[in-house]
Amino acid sequence: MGRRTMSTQFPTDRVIQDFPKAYKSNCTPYIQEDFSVEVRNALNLTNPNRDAYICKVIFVGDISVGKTTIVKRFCLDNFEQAYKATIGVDFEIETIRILDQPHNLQIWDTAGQERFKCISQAYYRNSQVIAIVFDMTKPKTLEDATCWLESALAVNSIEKPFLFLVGCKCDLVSQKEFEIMERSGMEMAKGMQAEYWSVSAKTGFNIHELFNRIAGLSFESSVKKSIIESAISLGGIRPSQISRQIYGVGKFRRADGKLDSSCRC
Ligand SMILES: Nc1nc2c(ncn2[C@@H]2O[C@H](COP(=O)(O)OP(=O)(O)OP(=O)(O)O)[C@@H](O)[C@H]2O)c(=O)[nH]1
Ligand SMILES: [Mg+2]
Repeated sequence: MGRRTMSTQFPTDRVIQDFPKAYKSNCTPYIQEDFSVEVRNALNLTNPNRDAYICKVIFVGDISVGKTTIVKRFCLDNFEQAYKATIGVDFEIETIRILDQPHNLQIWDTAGQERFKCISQAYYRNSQVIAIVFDMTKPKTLEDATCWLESALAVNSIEKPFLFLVGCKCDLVSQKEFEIMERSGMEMAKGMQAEYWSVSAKTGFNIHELFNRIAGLSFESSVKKSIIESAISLGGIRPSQISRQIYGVGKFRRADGKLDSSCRC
């Protein structure tokens, strides 16, 4: 079945007007709650026919945790029950309209198999978003998440990529197991300075919400970067001055609503 479209023929599920929320407000280092005034003002002055902003997103994690299935659920809205290992990397591109501007998500789905690691690592570079996936039915895949993060960061040239820790296959666990795994996932995410999500590629639970959140955060960051670049190209302004003014300082919000100042990002 085709996706719903607006009169412009753009699918309504690929349109974002409000800043997408985190899955749990106490488990994200990205505490911004709306598009910033600077970004909204800059977009008002932007040529409506400008090229799309581009964001590279990589999915990493152990073998068979659900990386490909998550990407396919979002891009093609289907679910493949049979397991087919990814060889090296696969690539999808999805355009999302955010505040009436096109934003392209380049989604790189990498192989979890050890023997393809050398090939897939070559594609980790310049990733604005790193999503580490684990299988909620297999605690070992959560333990391995830190290794995936390290290898993704080791070759990445982006200074502070957005980090997501994603627990997949939540449809396969009981309510009690879900709570235990989610708690462990959230603790791991806090240690990594990542945002936590539980999803199911089978039922579609939280799949669009996750990608919208990735798109919203990366769009805000790309527009801010272009504001800085154009200010620098106009001359007379030091990069550090501008970045202090328009980049907020990220902190974890604790369960009691207070900010945790021990976080570094
Ligand atoms: N029930 C259920 N099964 C899932 C879910 N996500 C993935 N699967 C199944 O898990 C298996 C592995 O999924 P893939 O997406 O191929 O795993 P992968 O992480 O891409 O694996 P590699 O490419 O080898 O790294 C497949 O049989 C999927 O159908 C989910 O949310 N729920
Ligand atoms: Mg795969």
